[in-house]
Amino acid sequence: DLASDRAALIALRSAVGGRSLLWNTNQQSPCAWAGIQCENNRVTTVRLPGTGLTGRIPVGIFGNLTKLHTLSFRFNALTGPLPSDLAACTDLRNVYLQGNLFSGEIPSFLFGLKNLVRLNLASNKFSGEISPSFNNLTRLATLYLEKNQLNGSLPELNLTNLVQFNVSFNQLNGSIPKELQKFTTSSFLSTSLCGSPLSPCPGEPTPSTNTENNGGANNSDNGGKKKKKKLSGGAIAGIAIGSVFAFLLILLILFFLCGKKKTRKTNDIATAKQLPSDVEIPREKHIREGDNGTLNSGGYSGAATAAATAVSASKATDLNASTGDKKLFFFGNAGKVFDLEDLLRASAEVLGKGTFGTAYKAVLEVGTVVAVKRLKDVSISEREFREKIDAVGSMDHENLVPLRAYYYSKDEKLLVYDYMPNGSLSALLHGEPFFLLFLLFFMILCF
Ligand SMILES: Nc1ncnc2c1ncn2[C@@H]1O[C@H](COP(=O)(O)OP(=O)(O)OP(=O)(O)O)[C@@H](O)[C@H]1O
Repeated sequence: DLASDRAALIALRSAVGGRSLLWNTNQQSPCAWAGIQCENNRVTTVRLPGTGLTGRIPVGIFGNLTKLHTLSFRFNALTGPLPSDLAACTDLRNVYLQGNLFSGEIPSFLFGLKNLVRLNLASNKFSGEISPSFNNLTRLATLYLEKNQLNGSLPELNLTNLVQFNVSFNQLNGSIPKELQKFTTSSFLSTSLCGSPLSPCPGEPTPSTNTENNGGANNSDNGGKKKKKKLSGGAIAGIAIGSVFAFLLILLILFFLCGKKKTRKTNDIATAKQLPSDVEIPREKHIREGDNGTLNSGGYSGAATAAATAVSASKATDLNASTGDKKLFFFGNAGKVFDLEDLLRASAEVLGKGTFGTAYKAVLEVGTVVAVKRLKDVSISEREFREKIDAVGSMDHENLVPLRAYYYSKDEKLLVYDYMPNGSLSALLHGEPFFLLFLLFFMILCF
């Protein structure tokens, strides 16, 4: 119970702690002492890193700390073998003992602590061989044994969870078992180990010795392989010609893509012009259409805009519904400088698509240019829409494009802004991404 945990900790302090552990022993519970944590009224964590602990841990302490799951004594000056009653702490998951002076063999009772996930015994004076019984610790993910005096060979370790492993700076020899070859050279530094990832063991075949052997048997083969190491003039010429062809191919693809981009733009306008078709629109009045009803090639100049089409569609719907008050609403003192009819007669082009709809440039007959944003998928009540748009419209700041007017009907919501002629900030900042990609690709190809 907690009382015996407390007694064990006090015994620990008097054995190795000296004056460095300033625990308030007037407190009945040890749970608030520095480095101690409890769960369910038992001590589960003892973390005393770099606290100047010295000497040997006697037997009779850890036998009481039976609910311990984390023990950290790293970077102290503890000596001697690990106390055998540590075997009673079967809940131990994390053991950090690196940076001490522990000595003797790695005790076999450790292999009974089946819950161990992290075991760090690095930078001590452990000696003897690394036992294959480490295989009992099936949950082990970290095993650090570097900087000890371990000798012998490495056992085969089939620990599937093992992701951190280091046995550097020991007197180990022999070949690295297959299961441990997944670790990098930094796990095996300063040992006499051999085999992957280190250099091959004596007598082990290597790719280069293979070649030599074959070469011995067949000198002309060997000569052929040597030739492959240097690029011949023909190969260089081939690569150069290939590069030129690749360059031309990329140019072709670029032209194709640019062409497609243009077509898409025209298509957008055309599609937009055909948008709301469920109402009768007096298109012949505003839209120049081909005999078969499609948009004339030649685009948008002189044709009614997509926005205007939308407006006219909505207008028609609304007028049909006899609401009578559907019109453009203007903000501020600018007053009503044009009306819906003017917008209907304007020519237009698509500026771009945003999250809330498509923006069009509309040139009115009197020469006024506006940007019309046709909102999509906005299903809010007219009152709510007017409230929100009134708030936007009343904003006045040099960095905000002024909202001049809006149009609301059930199916169409249009916002009319001043047209900003300097293009898109994004395009100015980033330029044509295709060109940059192409340049990058070409450079890679050249190198
Ligand atoms: N008042 C305007 N004057 C000139 N061009 C405009 C104007 N408003 C929008 N544009 C152009 O139309 C494009 C689409 O604009 P829109 O406001 O619909 O979306 P966005 O702001 O680019 O994107 P998002 O709505 O996702 O933030 C813009 O990238 C811009 O190039």
